[in-house]
Amino acid sequence: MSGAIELDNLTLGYDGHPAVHHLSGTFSHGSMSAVVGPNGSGKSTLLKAIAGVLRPLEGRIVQAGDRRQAMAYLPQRAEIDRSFPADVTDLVALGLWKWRGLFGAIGRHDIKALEAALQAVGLVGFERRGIDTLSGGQLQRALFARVLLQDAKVILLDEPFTAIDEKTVSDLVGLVQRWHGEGRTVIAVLHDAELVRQIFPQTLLLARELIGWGPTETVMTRENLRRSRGMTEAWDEHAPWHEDGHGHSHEAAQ
Ligand SMILES: Nc1ncnc2c1ncn2[C@@H]1O[C@H](COP(=O)(O)OP(=O)(O)OP(=O)(O)O)[C@@H](O)[C@H]1O
Repeated sequence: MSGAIELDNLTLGYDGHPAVHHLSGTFSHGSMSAVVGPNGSGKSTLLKAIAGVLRPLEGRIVQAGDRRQAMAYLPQRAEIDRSFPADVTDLVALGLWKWRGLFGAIGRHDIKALEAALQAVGLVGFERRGIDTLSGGQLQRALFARVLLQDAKVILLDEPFTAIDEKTVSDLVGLVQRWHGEGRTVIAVLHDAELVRQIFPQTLLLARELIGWGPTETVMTRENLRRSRGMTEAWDEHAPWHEDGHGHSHEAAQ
């Protein structure tokens, strides 16, 4: 199935130094999984590898079908260059490039899809706003509209709900649930343990290696969370992560 992703003894890292060790397991087609763990435990590294922007040091990632067509990747917002002179329409229309090419003509059908995407994220009226003028929540809505346009079988989201207001979180959670309902495979890095328990049926708990992977209630146990903290603290003393999910900055304003 093209939406399934298998990790086969995967070791990931930078400049030859491993950051995440020996991951094996499968995200099944149509599953919706949270990737959780303390700061520095390797969550973003894993997502980058699945997205194909980081090459494994060892092992492999197996996905049937054409990966490029099949995947949408939303990096952490901090990685988006907001100084780039683009407006909301430019940013969202990038979701079409896999289908149209970077400078391909955008047809009437595409414009309709773009309008529908802006509508779905509540950004009608923001088409010509420069991305440097958007609040954090508005930017995240625009990035979700871009993912919508990509129409991908696999959707990778890196901390999609961190530091955005509650209304935006609830709207965007609705979109993620819609994608899940459409049979897409969703994998999201999250810091809010409560949200994970409420929304995500599957969880992968990382601490530089796999601590648990399976149904959320069997993985997010007190014992596993305690183990995961202990393991990353052994690597990095500055790795707080609390069961309430507020170890990471989680502001509620804009
Ligand atoms: N570009 C890079 N070059 C070198 N090391 C890196 C790079 N990116 C991440 N690392 C290291 O890899 C390890 C895992 O980092 P990663 O960003 O994947 O963790 P994370 O679980 O996503 O953390 P957080 O919750 O803080 O976002 C960390 O020790 C980090 O310092």
